[in-house]
Amino acid sequence: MLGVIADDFTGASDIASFLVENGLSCVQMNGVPKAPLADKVDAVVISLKSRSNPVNEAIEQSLNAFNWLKANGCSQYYFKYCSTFDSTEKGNIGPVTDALLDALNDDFTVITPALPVNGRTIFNGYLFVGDILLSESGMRNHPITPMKDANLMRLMDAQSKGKTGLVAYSDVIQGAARVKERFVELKAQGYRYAVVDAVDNAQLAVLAEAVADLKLVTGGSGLGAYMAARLSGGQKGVNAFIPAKGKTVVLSGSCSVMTNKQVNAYKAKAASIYLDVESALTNANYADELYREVVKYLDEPLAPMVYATVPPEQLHEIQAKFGGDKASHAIENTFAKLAQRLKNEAGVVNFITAGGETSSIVVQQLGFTGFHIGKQIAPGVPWLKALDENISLALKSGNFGKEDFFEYAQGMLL
Ligand SMILES: Nc1ncnc2c1ncn2[C@@H]1O[C@H](COP(=O)(O)OP(=O)(O)OP(=O)(O)O)[C@@H](O)[C@H]1O
Ligand SMILES: O=C(O)[C@@H](O)C(=O)CO
Repeated sequence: MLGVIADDFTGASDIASFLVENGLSCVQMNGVPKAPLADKVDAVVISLKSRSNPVNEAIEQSLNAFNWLKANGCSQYYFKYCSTFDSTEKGNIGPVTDALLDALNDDFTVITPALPVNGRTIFNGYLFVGDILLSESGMRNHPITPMKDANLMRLMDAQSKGKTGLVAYSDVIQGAARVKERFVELKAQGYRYAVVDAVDNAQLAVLAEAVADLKLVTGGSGLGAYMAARLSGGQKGVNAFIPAKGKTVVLSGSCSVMTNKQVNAYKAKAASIYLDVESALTNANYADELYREVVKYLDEPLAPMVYATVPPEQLHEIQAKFGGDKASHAIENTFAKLAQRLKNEAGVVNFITAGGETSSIVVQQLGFTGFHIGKQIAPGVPWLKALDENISLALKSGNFGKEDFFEYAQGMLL
């Protein structure tokens, strides 16, 4: 069984959906489960909210997840982080990778954020978003983990205890045997991690074969998809469900370039309510006020949207005025309280959330133990159904989906 440790909830549903699409049975657990695994599955994805926590907390959460996966029969482990390598100079990708390698008594793994279907590619160890470097993309303005360098070796070296080498494109296209040779060479030269170039899916297919014997693999969901395809013998997922129509809300806390476009497109069509940071920071009843506003629109044809999403200039002003962390926490707490009332008192059954941190806090507050994985709305964004309740969610990563994502997701409901 493949055990995946994902550093946020949208990232978890991203990889889970690709595992299911590629023929594996899979459940997504919210945090480290308290009970043993109930169903026999090919893969378990544990969602953590560990991307932006202090390093020691991220390590502790990840090791707890690892221990649970090990106790429940996993034989290979995947550390899933963002396809845009969201992290700071302190971590958490490097320290968590190191802790997992140590727990496995191992000393080598790969670094593969590539997700070509969503425009994330790696060449000469540089990460691209579409046709520009990561550091020139909207990610340079990220509220929590601004990415100002695109060189994965440098990024990894700054936050980990070992050295990072490269398996270059010219080697990858020679096939899995050559990639494995490169692993041996890099290890002999004292490297602990290898960034592997992938400019399209063909390289991920090669790499999936080359990492088959590694105890720990790390990356985005792209490599996970090809590992699943290899494990399932090329089967395609069946029975991915689509949820039923019902009261729905859109909660958007991502400030990514794509989410800004999606929010603007949706504002023109549906009731939309701006979540104001100052009110979130100063007014203890703000979530209740938003709740009273949202419920007015729950029976409209398109779901109401509450959004904190702002363009980069406005985000910088807000952060300069209130402090980035304080603003983020106030917004996340407001979304969490609002989501809870919408579920418990207003009977909302479908939640569409945008942003990894935002989705994580909402899901944690709603308290589900885990999810079944449904049909993809966009690459990396599936519909999810709670294991223990009749509630469905779409947890959209910041930059995923097309401009009409919020409306399109609702259009799928049966
Ligand atoms: N108007 C705002 N002012 C300040 N901070 C904001 C504002 N709107 C959102 N934020 C904060 O920015 C952060 C956005 O992170 P989040 O992970 O939710 O989105 P994302 O990074 O775009 O998504 P992903 O991680 O899936 O790529 C959250 O902590 C959120 O609270
Ligand atoms: O890999 C990605 O880009 C996403 O799954 C993600 O992790 C966003 O939070």
